[in-house]
Amino acid sequence: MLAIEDLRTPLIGPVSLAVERGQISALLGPSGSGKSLILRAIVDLDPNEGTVTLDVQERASMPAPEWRRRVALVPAESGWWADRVCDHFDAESELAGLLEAVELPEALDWYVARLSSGERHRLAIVRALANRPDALLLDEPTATLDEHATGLVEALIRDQCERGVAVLLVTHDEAQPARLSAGRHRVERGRLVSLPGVAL
Ligand SMILES: Nc1ncnc2c1ncn2[C@@H]1O[C@H](COP(=O)(O)OP(=O)(O)OP(=O)(O)O)[C@@H](O)[C@H]1O
Repeated sequence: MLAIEDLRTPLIGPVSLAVERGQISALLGPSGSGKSLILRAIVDLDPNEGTVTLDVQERASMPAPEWRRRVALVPAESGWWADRVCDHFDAESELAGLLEAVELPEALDWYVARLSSGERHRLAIVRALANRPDALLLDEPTATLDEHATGLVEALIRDQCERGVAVLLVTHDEAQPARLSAGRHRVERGRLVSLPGVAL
């Protein structure tokens, strides 16, 4: 379980929520309400207070790189630092299945500069999954994708869920949580507010 208790920064919180392994939770809410900042605080990219725990292990007990491998964030805009796609992966990574799943089996040989925004985003998700995280934080994972590619990414998210990964995603697509059988939380002014019929 990914458990977040009293997470706060100067701009968000306190935020508390828990995502069981094998479950998906979605953060919805207006632009600028703090959804991305919540994901960034969970992986400790911005100074924050509060307790974040994966299963029984507290974030504070782990070196940051190890925490960010186990709790992987795919931001809305991915960063690429080398010319070719393959330079962003460990040579030993088992990628064939993941690349097939996003219908980009040849992409390792491509130059990053030629990628479309949707290809870039699908490959950023593959990059996070290649490290076999225990929890996956996805910031608008399908915002740049057409209907077909959205279906591919949603299938990949469901597959991760079936493998026992805890998934927390941000979306503006109000129908997406239902397609993913995900729990829903609404963010307003940096805090979670209750949705009708949904307990916080
Ligand atoms: N480093 C920063 N310094 C000051 N304000 C910031 C900083 N980063 C983000 N903000 C502000 O915090 C608020 C929340 O930002 P955040 O990116 O979390 O919104 P969001 O809910 O993800 O929005 P969207 O749906 O548009 O992506 C915004 O008003 C943003 O301008």
